[in-house]
Amino acid sequence: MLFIIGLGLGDERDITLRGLEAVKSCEKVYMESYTSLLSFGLDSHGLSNLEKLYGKTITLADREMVEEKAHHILEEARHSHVAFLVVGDPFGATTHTDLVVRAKKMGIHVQSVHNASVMNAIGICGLQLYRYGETVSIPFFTDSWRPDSFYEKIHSNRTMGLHTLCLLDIRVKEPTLESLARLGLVWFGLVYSTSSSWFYSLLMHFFFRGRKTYEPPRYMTINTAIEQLLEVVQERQQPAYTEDTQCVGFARLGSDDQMIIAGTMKQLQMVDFGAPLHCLVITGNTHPLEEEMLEFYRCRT
Ligand SMILES: C[S@@+](CC[C@H](N)C(=O)[O-])C[C@H]1O[C@@H](n2cnc3c(N)ncnc32)[C@H](O)[C@@H]1O
Repeated sequence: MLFIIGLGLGDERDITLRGLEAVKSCEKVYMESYTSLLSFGLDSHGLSNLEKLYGKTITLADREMVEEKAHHILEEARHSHVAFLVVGDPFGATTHTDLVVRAKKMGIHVQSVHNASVMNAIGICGLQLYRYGETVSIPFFTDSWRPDSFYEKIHSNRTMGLHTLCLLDIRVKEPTLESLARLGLVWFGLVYSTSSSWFYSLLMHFFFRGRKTYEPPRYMTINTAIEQLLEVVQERQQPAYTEDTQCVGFARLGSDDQMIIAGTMKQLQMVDFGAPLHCLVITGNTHPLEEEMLEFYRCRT
């Protein structure tokens, strides 16, 4: 049996009673560490807090592990109870649906335990959840890669008067350019080697695999997101939004030190929202009651 269990947004105490019971019944517990993180996940004691409360050893499952070793996790779930913990709600990110589909295709029984998600916690600012359009993801721009497909979605939402939730990029365990280059060289060796050097190339491949190095984790801030959003509208006629468009910035939702500030893009760009995670809402048309609630969070600078 595979239990896919939402942990909520705050800390280890946000698991539901049903979730806790499920974790305690499992022989193996994995926790995904790439689509989100708990506020205390930044601290090296974070995992042990979870382990203490749940009374289980937890194996961190990064993207590489879930993509490359999902079969192994699922094979374990065929014969025993396995928990897969997800920060927020298991279905608050598209990634975990794939694991569920694979499990069901293998005939493994799947049980989901829901919890609070960023998708509903943003309701705290007073913008009505049923007045949102399509959610967008904003990726980090690089010198050569500046994808702006989120713009059309925001445009379409705002044309319909709907709010837009912008989820901000998380980069964890990104291989360094150096290790990518090494890997490329090894593959080049594998493909072009003669039969006599084939075994040598294979050895090299495994040698370098063990020494893959990673960039430090990066979490997009609201400030960077706004900078990129404004860059994308620079050349557009009748842009979907401007620096004077009303937004709401959220940091560490669900934690004791969560921050929620409403203001124009220009105003929010000047705010220091502190530690991750951050997300941003671009408002559509607002109802007077929504405006009344936003007043409690208004930026005073
Ligand atoms: C793919 S979503 C993960 C959703 C998660 N499974 C859930 O249900 O909440 C990750 C993005 O949501 C936003 N996010 C997640 N948790 C957040 C929090 N506590 N406060 C602010 N933004 C958050 C960030 O922009 C982050 O990059």
